[in-house]
Amino acid sequence: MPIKVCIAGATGWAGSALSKGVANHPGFELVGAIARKKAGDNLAEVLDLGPGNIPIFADIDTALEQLQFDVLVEYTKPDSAMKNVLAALKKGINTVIGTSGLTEQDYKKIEEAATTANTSVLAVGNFALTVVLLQKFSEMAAKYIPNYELIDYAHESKIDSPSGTARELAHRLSNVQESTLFVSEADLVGIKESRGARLEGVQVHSVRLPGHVISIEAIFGLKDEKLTLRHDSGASAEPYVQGALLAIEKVGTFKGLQRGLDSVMDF
Ligand SMILES: NC(=O)C1=CN([C@@H]2O[C@H](COP(=O)(O)OP(=O)(O)OC[C@H]3O[C@@H](n4cnc5c(N)ncnc54)[C@H](O)[C@@H]3O)[C@@H](O)[C@H]2O)C=CC1
Ligand SMILES: O=C(O)C1=N[C@H](C(=O)O)C[C@H](O)C1
Repeated sequence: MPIKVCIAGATGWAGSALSKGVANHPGFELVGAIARKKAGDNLAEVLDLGPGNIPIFADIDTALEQLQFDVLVEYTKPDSAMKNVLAALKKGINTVIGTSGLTEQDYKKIEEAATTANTSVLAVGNFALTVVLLQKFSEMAAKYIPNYELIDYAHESKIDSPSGTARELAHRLSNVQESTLFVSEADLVGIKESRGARLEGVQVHSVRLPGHVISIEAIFGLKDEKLTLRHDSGASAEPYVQGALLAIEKVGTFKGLQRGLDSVMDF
């Protein structure tokens, strides 16, 4: 039996690349989508996915009323993501979250909802394999070097800051050890914002500029030596497709909330 998938944000930049991946996957059936502007249309026609009808709904409530599916993929915006995810979990539907901008508090709520409904959520700040590797290398480095900061770069129109990639990395590294603050905020002379934000005990800086796609740097320093781990995405959404397909396949294999694609990979 194929896994029936509904994608929220299916007509967006990331969602449309994933829709093609799901539609071409032998183990999945793309049965519906949620997207406000194209609501009422057929996603198969909108994205040229071949014959068949893949209804697009305006909102999660209508999709849940009119459609049977096993997995919701959330790929919209932080403000709509929580509503979509909580509604799906309440109905017992496993959920993959790609949307960035969700806070630690949001994840606490999501975890509670998933546990209560005995469902599963796989939240992935960045589905690209090379980012998963950067996370792993950074965790190795943070074990030995507590002196580190994160820099997240993105295009000028990215609304969420820090990026989902930076948030997930900060969360993971803080579980290894928090980053050293050599001069405390109280002792700092000048403009405290210039030192970036403290996120779960990790110093994070976000740059938003034209000409930039998405990059993340984890920079580590010791006396007279430094280490930079940097990942750069290209311009297309292709790097996120394979990882998201793996997440859809694996989300039903556990209960509760798991964060990071590596949690369902073999390392
Ligand atoms: N985890 C990962 O690897 C990746 C995460 N992202 C994140 O995914 C999210 C989407 O990114 P993009 O595709 O670039 O955005 P986009 O703006 O191109 O697409 C967003 C889609 O969501 C829909 N949408 C927005 N609000 C909605 C609502 N209230 N109800 C129904 N549909 C709604 C829009 O119509 C659109 O189809 C962002 O948070 C982005 O940071 C993007 C790429 C990879
Ligand atoms: O907004 C984007 O484009 C992306 N957002 C995600 C993030 O916030 O990290 C992941 C990916 O890098 C693309």
